[in-house]
Amino acid sequence: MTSVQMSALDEMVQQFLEHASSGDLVKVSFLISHSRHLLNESGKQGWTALMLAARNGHYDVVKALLSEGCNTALTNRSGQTAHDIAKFWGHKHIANLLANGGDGNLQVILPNTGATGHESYFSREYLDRLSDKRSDSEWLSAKLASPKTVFLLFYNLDPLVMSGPEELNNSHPKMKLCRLGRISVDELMKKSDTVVIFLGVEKEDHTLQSKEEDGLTAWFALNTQENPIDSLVPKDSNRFFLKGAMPGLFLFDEDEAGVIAQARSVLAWHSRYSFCPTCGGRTKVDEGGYKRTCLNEGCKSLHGIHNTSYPRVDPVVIMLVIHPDGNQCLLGRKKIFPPGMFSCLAGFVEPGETIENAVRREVLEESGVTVGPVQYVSCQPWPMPSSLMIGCLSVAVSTDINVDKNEIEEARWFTRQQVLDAIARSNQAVFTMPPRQAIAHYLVKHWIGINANL
Ligand SMILES: NC(=O)C1=CN([C@@H]2O[C@H](COP(=O)(O)OP(=O)(O)OC[C@H]3O[C@@H](n4cnc5c(N)ncnc54)[C@H](OP(=O)(O)O)[C@@H]3O)[C@@H](O)[C@H]2O)C=CC1
Ligand SMILES: [Mg+2]
Ligand SMILES: [Mg+2]
Ligand SMILES: [Mg+2]
Ligand SMILES: [Zn+2]
Repeated sequence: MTSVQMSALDEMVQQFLEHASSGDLVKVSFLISHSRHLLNESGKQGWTALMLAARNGHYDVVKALLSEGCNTALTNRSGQTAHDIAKFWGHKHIANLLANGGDGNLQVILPNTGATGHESYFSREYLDRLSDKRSDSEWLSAKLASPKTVFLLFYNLDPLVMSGPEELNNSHPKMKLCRLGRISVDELMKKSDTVVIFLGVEKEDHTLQSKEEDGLTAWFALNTQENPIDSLVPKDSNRFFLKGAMPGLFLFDEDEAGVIAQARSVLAWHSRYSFCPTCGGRTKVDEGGYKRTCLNEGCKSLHGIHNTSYPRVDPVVIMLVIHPDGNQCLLGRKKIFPPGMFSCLAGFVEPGETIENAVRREVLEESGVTVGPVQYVSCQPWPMPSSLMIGCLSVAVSTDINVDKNEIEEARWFTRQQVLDAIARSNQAVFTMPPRQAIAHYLVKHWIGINANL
């Protein structure tokens, strides 16, 4: 090889390394397609193109170099591999990609969150549901008659509550469910349109069993269609029905929020399914309120598996879509949101659809953005009337926004800094976050908490 040829080669290597360092994917790919030997060439201090791209956070260049089969085990003069360098400079998504052998799957930029143990509002199981007792009519009758039993009252799905006098001047007063005794609801129990459901028993009472009684404090919930406030004894002017679901249902402590989620969802089902959905016939309430059995002997719902007889839960996917650069997320707003609030996109799962496909479909429908990998994070019961919010993180593979105006008013990419400002409610905030009780709030914070250097 002549000295002229040597310098031409050096120059090409130099250019290749510079393009990798500056993240010029087009030029890097072009040079590799002509001179594959460049892949593992190194320059100053033994730095290869892979190391330089990893150093400067150029995810797509790293991915391209890996897909061409470059050597990830090479080290520079300091003994560092590309993986060490990505890690050192905080490019976790690139470090993950290198650690996983660069299988090209964007999913590696999502952390392995699995079951995070996150407890969302509405999700706490304060009561033991004791589902085996639902068919024990003798036990249920004894509990319905017991003076220890707790009754919660709803009027058209609005819970009977009270708030302490100290809460009166508070813009978000803390609410407490009224725990009524049997005497208070005696008259209501006799009315034919009152629905009564068994919720469960207090967990801590398990240790207090005596011979005569099992010692368990049972809880029931009632829903009435006429305002029952005047028939309650004793009279108490501090009690009232908390109107409307939002924001009222966000004002409880976590224990009571969990009880409300269960009670309101089942009572809402009764209020919407008073007749048999299969034949339109009359039904009777069974299994402590967890079943409505059709009274028409010939009805198909009495044979085989018929979910029309049981309380419904509608799965809804809710997703934080992450920009391919890892540093922005997609949030949208519906017209009904308070001014300035943006939240995660969400939508009902359709029949015959996986969670992942529902995420991809809803995001595409509502925002025009195409989504690749999807990862489940956490879920939340949502008793308005009876959904299960399935919270996911997902990664976009396209970024142009084209909003479906029927569903949402606006969708935007927000930077990590803009999200941090919104969380901190700083003066610079360009939007407001959904309330902390909504899983959307958790998903956004979760994203901020992971991969801080993405
Ligand atoms: N916890 C949280 O952080 C959040 C919770 N949510 C909740 O998620 C739920 C779904 O979100 P949303 O964006 O409205 O869903 P979608 O994007 O699926 O849109 C809802 C519309 O789809 C139609 N639809 C399709 N299937 C159903 C179904 N099984 N039940 C009811 N409507 C259906 C309805 O249209 P039509 O009325 O014309 O029939 C409805 O208006 C809502 O209850 C919302 O309150 C949403 C965001 C945040
Ligand atoms: Mg939708
Ligand atoms: Mg939606
Ligand atoms: Mg939908
Ligand atoms: Zn029927």
